[in-house]
Amino acid sequence: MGIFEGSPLLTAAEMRAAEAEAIAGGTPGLVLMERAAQAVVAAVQAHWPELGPGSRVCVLCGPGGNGGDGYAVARQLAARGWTVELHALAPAGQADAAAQAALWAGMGAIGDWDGTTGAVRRADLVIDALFGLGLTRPLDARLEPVLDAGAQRVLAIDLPSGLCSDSGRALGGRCFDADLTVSFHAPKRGHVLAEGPARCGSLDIRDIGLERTEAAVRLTQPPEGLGKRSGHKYGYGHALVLSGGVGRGGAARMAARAALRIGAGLVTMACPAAALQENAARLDAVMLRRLRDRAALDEMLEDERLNALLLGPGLGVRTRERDLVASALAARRSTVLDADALSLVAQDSELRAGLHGGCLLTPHDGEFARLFPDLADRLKEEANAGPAFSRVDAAREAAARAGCAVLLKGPDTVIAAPDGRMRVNAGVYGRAAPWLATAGAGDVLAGMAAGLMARGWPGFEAGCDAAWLHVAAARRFGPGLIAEDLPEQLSGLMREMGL
Ligand SMILES: NC(=O)C1=CN([C@@H]2O[C@H](COP(=O)(O)OP(=O)(O)OC[C@H]3O[C@@H](n4cnc5c(N)ncnc54)[C@H](O)[C@@H]3O)[C@@H](O)[C@H]2O)[C@@H](O)CC1
Ligand SMILES: [K+]
Repeated sequence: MGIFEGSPLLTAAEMRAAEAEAIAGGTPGLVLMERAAQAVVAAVQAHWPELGPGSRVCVLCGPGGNGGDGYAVARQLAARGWTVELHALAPAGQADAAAQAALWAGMGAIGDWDGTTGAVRRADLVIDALFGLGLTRPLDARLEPVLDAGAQRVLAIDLPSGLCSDSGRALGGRCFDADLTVSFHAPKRGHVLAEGPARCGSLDIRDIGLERTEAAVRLTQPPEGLGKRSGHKYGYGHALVLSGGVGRGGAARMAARAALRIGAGLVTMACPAAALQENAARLDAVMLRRLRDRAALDEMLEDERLNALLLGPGLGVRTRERDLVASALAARRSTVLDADALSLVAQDSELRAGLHGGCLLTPHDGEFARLFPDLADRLKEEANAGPAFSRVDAAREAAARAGCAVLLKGPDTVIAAPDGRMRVNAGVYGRAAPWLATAGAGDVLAGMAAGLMARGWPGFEAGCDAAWLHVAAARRFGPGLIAEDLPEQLSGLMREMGL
């Protein structure tokens, strides 16, 4: 089972609630643990078919439920003819884990911790069953030599030990590096946020018979409602993209093209007089207008049909542009603020006060740090206690403060609405899109969002759908992607989506 689009992204607390519900419904914890171990063994067979009877596995067990899974896996692999060496960091404390340890003790030895490093080196496969959802503090020093022992293959049960389940941050900076992480029921936030994907290796989510749970945060999913019925171009909105001066129009042109490709009925770019010639030479379907100053924008925005605005890409950060942002905010249209517009808002309390519910802010980490320095500091500080402050927490708090949707960009893009709704667009694992690390990709994302907002999408939904399409477009193009390619993928992508 993979990582589903639209899937819930659970916290440790939400996963515990799902388990508790199953236990209350009559499925004992020990049965869930047995199913978890069966799932791990099935994943081993699927992932490493070259291993089997006679292969050497080293199972590292912690004191809690994660260790309990480990004892059960040891027993199941031994029964299949594997050579099992098991080492416990501490005796099993949790009741189900103690029961599993007792079952294992009937089959094999529980080694003490001193011999662990050699066993790790000898093994074809190391199973990290030290800590899962219950990790609350950094790994202790006894684990250092094991982390550095150079294991051949590492499978982490539930989470690589050291990784915070809710934030994807390594507590104290130390964590196992797994080749495969097998987790249960639904992905956890820590699997997709921050360091999670790099630490987990591949991720395999397996069913253990729990009911589907609701979660505060879900993954994005393919957009709905993108198709066009017959109708007039004005039925699909008119986006206005502001651009900067001479030689600075490329970012806005790409954004404008993305807005048009995603289906806005009309897109107009507005620039200073000196840049008209340059932009005119590069634009056809996107219309072009001269924009002198704030008064001119105020006047332009008297036309109510200009229903979505994008300011930021290549805009500039002088007084003129500051005043343009003020004019745009005063017009209270659907408005995407990106790049330079975010830098202007960060340093101007009046602009910040002008943010409203129709806005979508699309900062990368650097812009986010300028807008919300305290939240960025909390993400940067070493995490020493779980659950640690996460990018989800940071985006949620930012949206609440700004009173509008915030899209915090990254491989783990987080989109937050001021009312607390949250989505993560995870460009990781089977949706990895490393080619998006290219100049101008962010401008295109902002343009996609503005185009959707012209079509009537609210800021939060526009952020979610633009982020999903952005990754899908990048993956459709693949190696060699440059930002100009992204809008051009939308047509084929939408056709493949059945539109
Ligand atoms: N309820 C159940 O029966 C199920 C539990 N599951 C497994 O159980 C795990 C959760 O079990 P737990 O809640 O017991 O949590 P863990 O097994 O992750 O760890 C909890 C224990 O570790 C200690 N601890 C935390 N951080 C430590 C550190 N840095 N150094 C030393 N000790 C530390 C805690 O005091 C506690 O004793 C899941 O991750 C999953 O692997 C699965 O088997 C599914 C079913
Ligand atoms: K683990």
